[in-house]
Amino acid sequence: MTDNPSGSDAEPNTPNDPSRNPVHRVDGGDEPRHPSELPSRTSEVKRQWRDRSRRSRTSAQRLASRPQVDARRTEAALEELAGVKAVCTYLSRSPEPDTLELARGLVAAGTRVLAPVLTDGRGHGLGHPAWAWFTPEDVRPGLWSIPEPCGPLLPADSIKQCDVILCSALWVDRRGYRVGVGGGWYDRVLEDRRTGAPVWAVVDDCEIVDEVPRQPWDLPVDAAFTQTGLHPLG
Ligand SMILES: Nc1nc2c(c(=O)[nH]1)N(C=O)[C@@H](CNc1ccc(C(=O)N[C@@H](CCC(=O)O)C(=O)O)cc1)CN2
Ligand SMILES: Nc1ncnc2c1ncn2[C@@H]1O[C@H](COP(=O)(O)OP(=O)(O)OP(=O)(O)O)[C@@H](O)[C@H]1O
Repeated sequence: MTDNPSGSDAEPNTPNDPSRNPVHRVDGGDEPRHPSELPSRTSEVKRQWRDRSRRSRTSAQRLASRPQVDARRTEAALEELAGVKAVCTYLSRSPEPDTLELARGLVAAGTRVLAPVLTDGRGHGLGHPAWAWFTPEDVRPGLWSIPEPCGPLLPADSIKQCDVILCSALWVDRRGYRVGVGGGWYDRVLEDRRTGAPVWAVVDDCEIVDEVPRQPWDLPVDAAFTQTGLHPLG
């Protein structure tokens, strides 16, 4: 684990490293209360964290170790989730931490897997969060090359059927706040989860940091799931 977004196995620190610069240690206190308001300084800082993630995740070193890191995480997650009836997970695209092998393993072990659906099946974006049950043989490319299940479309609140929720994240901090790709997809769907259903952000060890910028709508996750297993947060 590391307290900065460059990480020991990522890039060296630079003066622009968001975690090193006090101006980036903001908690959203001056944030707009409505999404339609002008982009704030915190939004700009989140954008810098996203850029840094892209650079780090596509570095030669990270890409080279990706298969081993993913295999370790998948094995640990299958062990941790043994016996769970239903799990939500995003279906990964490179260079995200892999969840496709995990989803296949879960289904093989008898766990139901609910995954995000972003299109109507003809390439048009839905414009609102939706889900479908995952079966390994029935997956299509959706928006932005994100794989999605082809099964019947289910509403956003179907997340209620899941006992554990695995969400995507670029960074997650010790309080559980995450920086995601920026659509607010998880901030919206997590509101509907069953009370007490744990939410785990799937990241690599070096993506757990001390503090990321937080905005009023951000919902914290309960843990990070990495190649070294489950790390409770908050
Ligand atoms: N694999 C995967 N599935 C996921 C997510 C994710 O982060 N990863 N999501 C996490 O919330 C939700 C979908 N939200 C997303 C929002 C934006 C982009 C995205 O890549 N946007 C483009 C630019 C889009 C544009 O041109 O307008 C990009 O970032 O390059 C991806 C997913 C649910 N499914
Ligand atoms: N509950 C919500 N309902 C509607 N819009 C929301 C909600 N939560 C967040 N948003 C909007 O989504 C946008 C992106 O939010 P944010 O930057 O927190 O994304 P993210 O959490 O990093 O991304 P994601 O959840 O897609 O991985 C913001 O403009 C925000 O206004």
